[in-house]
Amino acid sequence: MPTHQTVSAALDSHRPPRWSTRFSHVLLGEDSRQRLTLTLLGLASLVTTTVVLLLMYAARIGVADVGQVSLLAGLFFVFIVGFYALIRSGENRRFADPTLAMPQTIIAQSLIAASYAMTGPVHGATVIMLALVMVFGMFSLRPASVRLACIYTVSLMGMVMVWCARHDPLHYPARQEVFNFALTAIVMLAISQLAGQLSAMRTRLKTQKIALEQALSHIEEMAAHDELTGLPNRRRMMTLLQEHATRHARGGPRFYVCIIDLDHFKHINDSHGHAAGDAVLRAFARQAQVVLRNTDMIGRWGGEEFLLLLPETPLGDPALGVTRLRDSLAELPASPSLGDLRIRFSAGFARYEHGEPVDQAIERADRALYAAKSAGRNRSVVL
Ligand SMILES: Nc1nc2c(ncn2[C@@H]2O[C@H](COP(=O)(O)OP(=O)(O)OP(=O)(O)O)[C@@H](O)[C@H]2O)c(=O)[nH]1
Repeated sequence: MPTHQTVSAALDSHRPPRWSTRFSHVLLGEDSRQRLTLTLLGLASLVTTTVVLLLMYAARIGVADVGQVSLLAGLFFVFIVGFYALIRSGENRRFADPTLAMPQTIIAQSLIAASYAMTGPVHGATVIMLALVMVFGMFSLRPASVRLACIYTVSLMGMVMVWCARHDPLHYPARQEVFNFALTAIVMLAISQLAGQLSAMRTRLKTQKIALEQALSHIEEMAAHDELTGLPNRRRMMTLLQEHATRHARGGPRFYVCIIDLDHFKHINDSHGHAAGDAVLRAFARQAQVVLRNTDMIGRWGGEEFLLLLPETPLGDPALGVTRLRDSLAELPASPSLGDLRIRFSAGFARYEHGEPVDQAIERADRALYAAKSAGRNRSVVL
């Protein structure tokens, strides 16, 4: 019975996307990496807007020249729109670092430094913006690049502060500038340090992710394979059978199901021990993989039983490969410790009939196997 969640999930998938989703797709595109890059640019534009507001305030109270403020606001606008166009058009992918984090950081810091010189009594607020830009950069830049950007910021701000203290000591008193410079340097130093730690954390997470992926693929391998023989296990064979049945229902090739059972295997176990029995199972699996066609799939069905999935061939006789396997095993000692003991087996074949459940074909193959055993073993029967 469908649950509430499955019904609502099915309804959701048929519902047209909400306007906000559509808008975000138009604005940021579909590619998740590009969306992330644009989101960071969006945050940078927030910083930019704040700085422009500060500039406008400085112009309004008469400490900044309106023309210069307009020019700087225009440059901020060109900076944001230019980078947006570069990223949204995909042109950023041509660069070694498609996030363009370094040029964005350098340009943003330069424009903020210029704003610092123009905002007179409210210039202190721009120092916070410098720190914010570096924090955004920290998520995309390597630690060395963060250090470089911090050195650039501190040097640039040092020069701007000296220039301001000389040309406008009223709004930029030397003592306050020394304090601002020390504050900028300390913040940049702290950000450099944090960037290193963040990068180490990212590397650790990446290593853990790779280890988890490897563990998962190992678990998947274990869940689909038989430990003793290395062949696909019953569950995997069942999946393959279902897949072939579905493919056949859609016009794919017909196939045969064959169940193989080693003859008198209990006797091998009883007279040579369980380990010898295991060695025989492994030898059989190895030889089957060597002799059968690549398109024939064999798996361990359980105990001393194996299941084969054989796509139908124009030759007609589905037992050809199995006969080849029987002949090769007759030539080959089962195991060095078992003298000249040979592996013998009985096999039952059933042709998969269009539209029937795979269990039905397996049941017929089982009956054919029973017939092969009853007829004296070491033979194949096709039903
Ligand atoms: N060594 C070993 N033995 C197994 C394993 N799985 C099942 N067996 C043994 O396989 C034997 C199967 O015995 P039976 O079902 O009587 O079949 P059989 O002796 O081959 O007789 P027929 O099939 O009639 O020829 C049992 O003794 C099981 O214990 C395994 O993984 N390793």
